[in-house]
Amino acid sequence: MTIPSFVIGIAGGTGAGKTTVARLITENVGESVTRIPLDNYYKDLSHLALDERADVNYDHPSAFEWDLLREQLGELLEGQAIEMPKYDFEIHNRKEESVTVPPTDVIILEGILALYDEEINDMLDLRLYVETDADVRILRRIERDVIDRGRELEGVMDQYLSTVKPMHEQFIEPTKKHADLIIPEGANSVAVSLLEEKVAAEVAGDAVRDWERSETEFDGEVAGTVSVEERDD
Ligand SMILES: Nc1ncnc2c1ncn2[C@@H]1O[C@H](COP(=O)(O)OP(=O)(O)O)[C@@H](O)[C@H]1O
Ligand SMILES: O=c1ccn([C@@H]2O[C@H](COP(=O)(O)O)[C@@H](O)[C@H]2O)c(=O)[nH]1
Repeated sequence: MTIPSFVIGIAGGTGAGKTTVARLITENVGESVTRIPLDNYYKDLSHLALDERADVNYDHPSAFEWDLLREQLGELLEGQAIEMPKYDFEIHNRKEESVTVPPTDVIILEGILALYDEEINDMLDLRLYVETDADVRILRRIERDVIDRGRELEGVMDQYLSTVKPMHEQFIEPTKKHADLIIPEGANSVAVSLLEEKVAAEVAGDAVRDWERSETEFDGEVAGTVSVEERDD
């Protein structure tokens, strides 16, 4: 495998289609890709009772254990395996067991605030923001939370108005400015196939990586690198 891995961050509001995009663009590359859901880095809240945990604001940056995520992403980039925590949405808490994640050619960090932390942003090679209208997102979220996450409709609505919506406006939507690409409507087929090609090229080891972790200048040249036109091959 290539060290360091190629790291893609996928951010966007709840229900925007982040997980779907991550799944679709990695479907054909098997075990060469590791997906890291940011949700797994929600702080351990075992010291709180279940009803107290239900009232936590899970859309505020302070809900996440950023130090652990920075440390583990750094380890993966150095070619080391990590013990990734797992999260249980039904009990609002980290699971007791973790999962061993080996380093792979491509790593995808996906979550509402995947583009929030400056240090994490610096570790990403490609930053994506999935943008979907709020009405579509809340409809998707109601369906998912009630069916998959064992929630009552009233609770989903209360949480949306009290924390999910305001935190989206205050913290999540502004991270769009850190994105290299904005993907409209979640899993749109043009964006998915272009990204699928990029991921496959990274896995095959024949991707042009000149632009990664570099500052792009206004004329389209990439600072300190050779442009695609100047390549010999
Ligand atoms: N472009 C799309 N068109 C229709 N449904 C979509 C699209 N993208 C995602 N979905 C659906 O929306 C729901 C939420 O998508 P998901 O990827 O889980 O969002 P997120 O990870 O951003 O919360 C899922 O049921 C998914 O199948
Ligand atoms: O215990 C929890 C933890 C998180 N949430 C909500 O999950 C979403 C993030 O997941 P997406 O898959 O991106 O929708 C976030 O908006 C939290 O509000 C929760 O309800 N309970």
